[in-house]
Amino acid sequence: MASGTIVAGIDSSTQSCKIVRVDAETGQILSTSSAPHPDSTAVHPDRWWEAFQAAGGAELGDVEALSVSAQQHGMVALGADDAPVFDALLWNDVRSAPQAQRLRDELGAEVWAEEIGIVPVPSFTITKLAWLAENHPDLADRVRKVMLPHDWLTWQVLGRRNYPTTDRSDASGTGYYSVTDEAYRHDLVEWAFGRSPELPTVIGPAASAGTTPGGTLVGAGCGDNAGAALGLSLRPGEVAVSIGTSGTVFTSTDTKIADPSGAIAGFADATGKQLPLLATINGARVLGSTAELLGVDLQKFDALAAAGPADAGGLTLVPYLDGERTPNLPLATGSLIGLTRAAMTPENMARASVLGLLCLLADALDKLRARDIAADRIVLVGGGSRSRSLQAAAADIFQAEVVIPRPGEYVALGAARQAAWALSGAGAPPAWERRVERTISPSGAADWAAAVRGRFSEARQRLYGL
Ligand SMILES: Nc1ncnc2c1ncn2[C@@H]1O[C@H](COP(=O)(O)OP(=O)(O)O)[C@@H](O)[C@H]1O
Ligand SMILES: O=C(CO)[C@@H](O)[C@H](O)COP(=O)(O)O
Repeated sequence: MASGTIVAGIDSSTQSCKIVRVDAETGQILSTSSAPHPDSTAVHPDRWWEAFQAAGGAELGDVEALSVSAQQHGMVALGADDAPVFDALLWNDVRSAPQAQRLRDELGAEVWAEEIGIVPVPSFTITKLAWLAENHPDLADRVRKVMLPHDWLTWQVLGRRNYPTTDRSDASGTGYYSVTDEAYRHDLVEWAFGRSPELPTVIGPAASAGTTPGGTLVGAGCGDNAGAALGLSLRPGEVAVSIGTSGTVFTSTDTKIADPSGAIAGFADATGKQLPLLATINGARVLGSTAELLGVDLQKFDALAAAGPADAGGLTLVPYLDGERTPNLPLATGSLIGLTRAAMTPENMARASVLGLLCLLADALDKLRARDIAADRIVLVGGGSRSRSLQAAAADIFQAEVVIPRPGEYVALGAARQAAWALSGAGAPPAWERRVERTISPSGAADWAAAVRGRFSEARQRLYGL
């Protein structure tokens, strides 16, 4: 790669669009910009394009290649005029819960896990198509193309001059792409949706989707979690825990995992390998909404969470605030348990929020470990991972060494790495060094952490029998 070559990576995530410009040779981030997305679980895709422009998407003239990564699963359903027939239903929109249950029951969880790699939950695109067909058959009749957020934005960046494309990482989260066969299951689309819309062509991890009208090479793009794995150069024995709007726990493996319980999604990654992943609907916003409740900003919230007793004075927050996916309880609500007059302090409340979120993620991590996946080191990323009190408690709650990479947009960085790979024509992505801020080991004397996890499991079982 010629020295001075610049590539860009885009992360069109749930809450915002982020763009990084990166030195293609070293992986050094040269600039980061962002613009917010609307706070809704159903969004018109034009809002993503506007945020991309507001984040400086039109000012990438010095960039030789770019790739788009985005929130997974969102249903972008376009009519004959290529306009959406309905707002894009996002991964955290749970209105398709009845359809998810029906699709799961009719085909059987074992068949889903073995043949497709995932078992339907409301996040997945196929359940959203089933919802549209059942609730708005007139609109479903108008659908000609179905794609995902990263496919749509990639197509938009290309000036819509090509047939839309996607990649295997994002296709593997639709429910109508078989990770086993590496091919679409058009029969499942027809079955769930009752119609056969066009689907984007799946291109290889290092392939080019085309060039922008200005001549910039555009990579295949990927789902955001696959983008983070690429941006972090995730190694064997490492598990990433991302705390964005969603919480995700994932790793990179050579062989696929079929989990009929549906907890572990057998996604593909953005390099040709597998990306077993567990996702929670509740992530960083658990902290943000508690801060709002307490009337403090995130810095003050963090100080409060660090100031009280390690076990939050006995308070347990089960943070299913927006429903939950892991465990699969789309209509659940959160619970605060253990209230006493003495325990009702802002410090305990803030700490319970941090611990509740960590316990939710630790439960997910345990499910990966139960499949013999080594999780000796946890790499913590996403906006919520900037919380110092969360960082400090994570190693004890996860019972693993926790690596805090230098602050950065790792999904966007992964997309940039993919763009550099596509530009280079090499057999593997460029070797970019991961920059680490600090590493935290379990304290070894954290009885409080075991007690907190025990209390959390007890509360979950008492509330939901799980
Ligand atoms: N220091 C912090 N403490 C707690 N939460 C934080 C902190 N910094 C950012 N966040 C939260 O992180 C979230 C954004 O993270 P991000 O990874 O960009 O999400 P997404 O990718 O889903 O859009 C917001 O909810 C924001 O409030
Ligand atoms: O649904 C999933 C993964 O299966 C989520 O991880 C989405 O991909 C959204 O990610 P963020 O915007 O929260 O990073």
